[in-house]
Amino acid sequence: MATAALLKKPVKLALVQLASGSDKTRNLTHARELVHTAAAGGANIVVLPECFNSPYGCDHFPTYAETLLPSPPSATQSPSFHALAAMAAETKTYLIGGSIPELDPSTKKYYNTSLTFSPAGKLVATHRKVHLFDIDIPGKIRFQESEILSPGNKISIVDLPEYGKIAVAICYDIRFPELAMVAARKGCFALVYPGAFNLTTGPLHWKLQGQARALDNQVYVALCSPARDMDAGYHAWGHSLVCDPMARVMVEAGEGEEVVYAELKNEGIEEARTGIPIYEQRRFDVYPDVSQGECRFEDAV
Ligand SMILES: NC(=O)CCC(=O)C(=O)O
Repeated sequence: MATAALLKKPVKLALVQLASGSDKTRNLTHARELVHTAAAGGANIVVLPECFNSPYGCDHFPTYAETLLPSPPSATQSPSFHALAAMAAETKTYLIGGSIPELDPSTKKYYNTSLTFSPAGKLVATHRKVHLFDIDIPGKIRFQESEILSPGNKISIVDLPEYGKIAVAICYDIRFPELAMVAARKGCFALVYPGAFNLTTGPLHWKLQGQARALDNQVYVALCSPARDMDAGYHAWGHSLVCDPMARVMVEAGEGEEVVYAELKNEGIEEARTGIPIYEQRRFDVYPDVSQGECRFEDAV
């Protein structure tokens, strides 16, 4: 049986594997240059990496945090918000603005937050990282985002009227298949994760996680990393990639700064879902449908 068109027309996605440093103003200027490059390359949706405006690390979150509420914040409170809105409007693209450290002034809590803007430069979604990156692999890596950050508590599904729905989540969120499953069963054609895996878990799990979420859900999955910088405190894996709904890797960046593109089509979803019709074969009489349970979704902004 043919699948209803989740993706209304082909869309070109660009992942900007950005090299950021410690100078926020420079990071924003440089991001703008590469968002323009991506748009000139034909992209309709452009994605930036996790913490694209700052170095990634618990010590840095408070220094770089911006106030995003009330919306729209002033240019002084959130230069990144205004820079992203302008980049989207200038390039007439949907811009998934990676993530930035956020300070909620009313609660004094910090979040790792992704902002998505429409081609008119209007904020259309805010995702606060739900699953904080707390791991400890002896002799390899210890990272405890929860020492500084608070978790978000919503699944973020964004309606792009010309194309269809996508889900936006951040990095470690990809390790939780339930979030992806709910988003896919709510009709998303793509799951987009700005992320920053590292040199321990990157080679083990980055591509595997992307392919796994694509395979389980028969949707497109995009992961956008910062470029690797061996002089930084955190060494990002790079390898930004897009998987198709058959879990094939369509495109994969290397380690350095790069913009990669993929054309997403509804036929890709149909190919997977008609050939391997798991959407009609699930046995909700045997196990529950997690997408029908109580979930928290982002309120419209
Ligand atoms: N920024 C992150 O959430 C990193 C996640 C990561 O590296 C992982 O292995 O998961």
